[in-house]
Amino acid sequence: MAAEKQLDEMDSLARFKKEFYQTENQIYMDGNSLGLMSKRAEAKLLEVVESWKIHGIDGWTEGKDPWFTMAENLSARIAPLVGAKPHEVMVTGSITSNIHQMLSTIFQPSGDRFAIMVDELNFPSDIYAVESHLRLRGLDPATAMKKVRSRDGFTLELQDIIDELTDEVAIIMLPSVLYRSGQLLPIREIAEAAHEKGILVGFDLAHSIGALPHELHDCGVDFAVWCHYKYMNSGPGGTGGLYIHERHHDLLPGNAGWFGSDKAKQFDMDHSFSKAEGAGAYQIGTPNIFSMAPLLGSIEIFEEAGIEAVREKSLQLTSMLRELIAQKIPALKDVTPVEDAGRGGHIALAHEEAARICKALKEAGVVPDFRAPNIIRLAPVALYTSYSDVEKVVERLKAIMDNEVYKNFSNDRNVVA
Ligand SMILES: Cc1ncc(COP(=O)(O)O)c(C=O)c1O
Ligand SMILES: Nc1c(O)cccc1C(=O)C[C@H](N)C(=O)O
Repeated sequence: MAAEKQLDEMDSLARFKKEFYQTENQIYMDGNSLGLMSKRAEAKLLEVVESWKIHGIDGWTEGKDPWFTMAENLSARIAPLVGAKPHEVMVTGSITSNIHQMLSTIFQPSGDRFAIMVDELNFPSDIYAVESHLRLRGLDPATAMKKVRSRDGFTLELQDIIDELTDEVAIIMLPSVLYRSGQLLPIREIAEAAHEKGILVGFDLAHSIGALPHELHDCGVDFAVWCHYKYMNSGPGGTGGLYIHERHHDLLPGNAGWFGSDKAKQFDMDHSFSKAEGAGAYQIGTPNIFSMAPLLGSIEIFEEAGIEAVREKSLQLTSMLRELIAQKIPALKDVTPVEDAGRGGHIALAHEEAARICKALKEAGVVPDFRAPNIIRLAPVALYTSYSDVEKVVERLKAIMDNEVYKNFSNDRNVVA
C-alpha cells in the first residue's frame, strides 16, 4: 500500500473529514484564508435562525443558546485554544476592530515612551489600525510607528525584533504566524524580551488559532486578537476574538459600549457604566449573533479532536507537502521556515508566475491562494485534508509546472484569492 494511504488509515482525525462540505474532486488548500463549512457549524447557524423564528425578542434569554450570553459561553470554550483563563477571552468584533479596542484601552503613551512597534511583513489592516490609532492620539505614525525589518522579505529574525525594543517603544504588536511565509514567531521569547524592557506585547493570532496550541497567559502576553473564519471554520465575517491578560482587567475600555457592562446591570439602563469583570468589558455593541452561531458548531469539533492532535497532523501534512515539492518541483521556492517550531499551518512557495500557477491549480481542482507579489499559499488543514490529498496536490502541481499549463492564464491576481 502506498505510504499516504497507510497514513490515512492510521489517522485518528480522519473521521472529521466527512463533517465538512467539500466539492467533489476538489482539494481545498485555502483554509488559512477561509475555512470550510462543517455540518455542525451549519446546523448551529440554522438552529439560531430558528430560535429567532420561535422566540422573537425572548431569544435573548431563551432557547438552547440564548443570545445574551452566547459570546460569554463561547469565550470560555475558546480560551483553552489560546492558552488563556476563561475570563481573559472574549468572542467579539473583528481582528481590526479588536486591535483598535485593545490599543485604545492599553496604550498609554508618555513623553519618552510613545511608539508602537510592528513589522514590515504584517497584514495591511493591522498597520492601518496602528497608524490611525496613533493619529487619534495626536502622534505622527512616521515617528511613532516603528517597523522590524525583514532580512529576506519573508521572515523575521528574533534578534532583529529584540534589537528594535528601544526605550521609546511602549507596545510591540506582531503576528503569531506571518500571513505570507507562514513563519511562526517565538511568542514566549518575544514576550519575555519585551517585558524585560517594560514594553507591552500584543499578538495577532489570525493564522495560528485553530492550527496550533497557544500559551498566552503563561507567556504573559498582554493582549491578542484573532478571527474565527480561517482554521476555526466559523464562516465569512465570523465574529473574532480578543484576549487581555487579567493584570489589565481594571482598565476601562477605550471604546466603551453597553455590551461591556456587567450583565446583571446592563438593562438597568443607568448612564453610569458598570464595567463587566474580565475581557467581557471590551465588547462594545450588540453582538452579531448570526456571525457567531456557526462557531458553536465548529468549536465542538476542536473539543473532540484536541488542538494537540490537530497540530501534530498539521505538521505531518505540511512536512509531507514540502518534501514532495522539494523532490518533484524544485522550481518552486519554499520560503516557510524549515523547523516545526518555526511554522504555522501553511506552506508558502515563491515563483514569479505565482498568480497564474494558482489559476491553473484551481482549474485542476486544487484551491490555493495567491498573495502578491509572488506567493502561492497551500494550507493542508488537518481536520479535512488527507495525506492522499497532499499527494494529489503535488501531482497536479507538478503536471502544471512540467507542461507549463500556467501559461494559458494571465499572471495577474484575482480579486481575493
Ligand atoms: C493577520 C491578519 N490580520 C487581519 C486580518 C483581517 O482582519 P479582519 O477580520 O478585521 O478583516 C487578516 C485577514 O483578513 C489577517 O490575516
Ligand atoms: N478576511 C478576509 C475577507 O474578509 C475576504 C477575503 C479574504 C480574507 C482573509 O482573511 C485574507 C487572509 N487574512 C489572508 O491572509 O490573506
